[in-house]
Amino acid sequence: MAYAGPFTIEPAAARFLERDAALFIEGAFCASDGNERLAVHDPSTGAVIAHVPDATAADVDKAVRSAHAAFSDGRWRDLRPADRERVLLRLADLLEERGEAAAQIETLEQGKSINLSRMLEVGASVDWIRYAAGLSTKISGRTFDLSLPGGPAHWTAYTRREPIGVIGAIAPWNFPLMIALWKVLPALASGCSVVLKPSEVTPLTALLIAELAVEAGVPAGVFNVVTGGGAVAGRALTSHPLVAKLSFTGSTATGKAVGHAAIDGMKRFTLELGGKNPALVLRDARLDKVIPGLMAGGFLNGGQVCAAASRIYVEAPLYDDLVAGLRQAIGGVTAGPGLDPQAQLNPLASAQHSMKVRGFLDDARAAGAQILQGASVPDKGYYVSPALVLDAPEQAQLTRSEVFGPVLTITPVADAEEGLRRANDSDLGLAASVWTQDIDQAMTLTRRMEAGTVWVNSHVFIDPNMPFGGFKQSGLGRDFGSEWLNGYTEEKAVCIAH
Ligand SMILES: NC(=O)C1=CN([C@@H]2O[C@H](COP(=O)(O)OP(=O)(O)OC[C@H]3O[C@@H](n4cnc5c(N)ncnc54)[C@H](O)[C@@H]3O)[C@@H](O)[C@H]2O)C=CC1
Ligand SMILES: O=C(O)/C=C/C=C(\O)C(=O)O
Repeated sequence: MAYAGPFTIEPAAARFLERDAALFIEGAFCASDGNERLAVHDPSTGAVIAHVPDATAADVDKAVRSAHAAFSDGRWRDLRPADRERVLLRLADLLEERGEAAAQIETLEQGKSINLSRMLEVGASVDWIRYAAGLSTKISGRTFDLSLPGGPAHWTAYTRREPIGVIGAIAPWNFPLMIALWKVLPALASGCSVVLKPSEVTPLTALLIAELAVEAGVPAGVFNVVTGGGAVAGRALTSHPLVAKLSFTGSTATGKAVGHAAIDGMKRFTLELGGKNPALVLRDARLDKVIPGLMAGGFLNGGQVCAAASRIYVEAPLYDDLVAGLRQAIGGVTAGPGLDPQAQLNPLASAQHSMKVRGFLDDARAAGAQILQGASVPDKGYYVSPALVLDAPEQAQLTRSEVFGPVLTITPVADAEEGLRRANDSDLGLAASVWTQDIDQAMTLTRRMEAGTVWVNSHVFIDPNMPFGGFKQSGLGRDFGSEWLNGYTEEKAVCIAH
């Protein structure tokens, strides 16, 4: 397919879209075993910009076997750690060099602002690759003194951390490039092999990573990509006996299915799932910080962020001013395609998702909520105007479920205690924020918030050096930080009598 939209794109991005996309197995692009193909849409127009294979179970089997053979013969895991590090650093350099084309492809398939694609999908990903590259050379075990009776006088016991094996990585469509890398990087840094299944909505940049990985020196078979849907390709990956660990980001419902499949096969698993993240604003908070902070926290990437602010609880004296400030801010946003760098509000990733978000708003309106919507949006494309929802009934679907769109509910509370109780009244517990100038209040509330990450006076900042993951139904396991590779390695105890 050729890109036929109104923007000028990099020749490398145009060439990427023009060629016939294929699966990536054993270090090369290859055809699918079946004939089904999936269309990839530009969310700003709905136009089809590419097709990818809808992988069959046989395709997935081929990819897993390739990854397993590469793992078994040690072509990657037995490299010196410093050599794995060097390859990953080269991958970072390549992504940086081709960054503009990568950012444009990401914006074209996902809809997000080109500025965000440059800053996060490419810029932050480059930092994430360099961080993970450094971990390759930091893998270490522990030593122990033993007191076993009846043995020799001396024992030496230590642990080694060894790569788990083939990682089945299942990625979502909100940050297709960055979140795919959050799975691929710890796998490669620790010496594992990978089969990555990107979301069927946004499969293109995974194929771009594969291309760059080969150029960087990742050996054939170590990194494979199968494009396709969850029902066939996803299930085939989660049930494959040669896959040792599943790493999944997406909805809580699918995450549970992936977890069940993992337990059935006794695979290791990491699940990074949904959020319904509260922001608790105390009466002493500075509105000049809160308003831009919650605009970013709630509307970054159109709210399609698992850690996005979603429910604002504000102490009553500040309620009117906060509503007025946010209302003015959403009214000033201009909507347009992601490739227009001036457009601050971009389409959501798919027609299906934009209808789902509009459905949440319609239900809440019918249940008596007052909905203040911002800028008008183009007729064509998957746009949803940013919304501030007042008086949302506590049991409404919009109040309790992950919306994953540009929607903030805002509710006055009598005091911090009521705010905390309502903030914690959710099955989900991914992230939260507290807004106050009072350090004592901040410290107390951060301890009592039921969430994997709590920000004070900011929301939605994620860093490679800070562990990330969910409490409650928001997932299992942690990504990032110095212990990131623990999720991709097994700890083996060695005990020597001498
Ligand atoms: N935590 C996060 O970052 C994300 C959360 N979501 C939430 O999930 C909701 C639904 O979005 P979906 O795209 O339908 O999410 P999903 O969780 O179904 O899809 C995520 C990935 O899982 C795959 N998948 C689906 N069913 C599978 C199965 N049975 N076995 C293995 N893989 C499977 C999909 O192909 C995709 O690659 C969104 O409205 C949003 O609330 C969606 C994307 C990212
Ligand atoms: O703020 C960011 O860097 C984006 C984070 C996105 C997620 O963690 C997610 O949606 O999974």
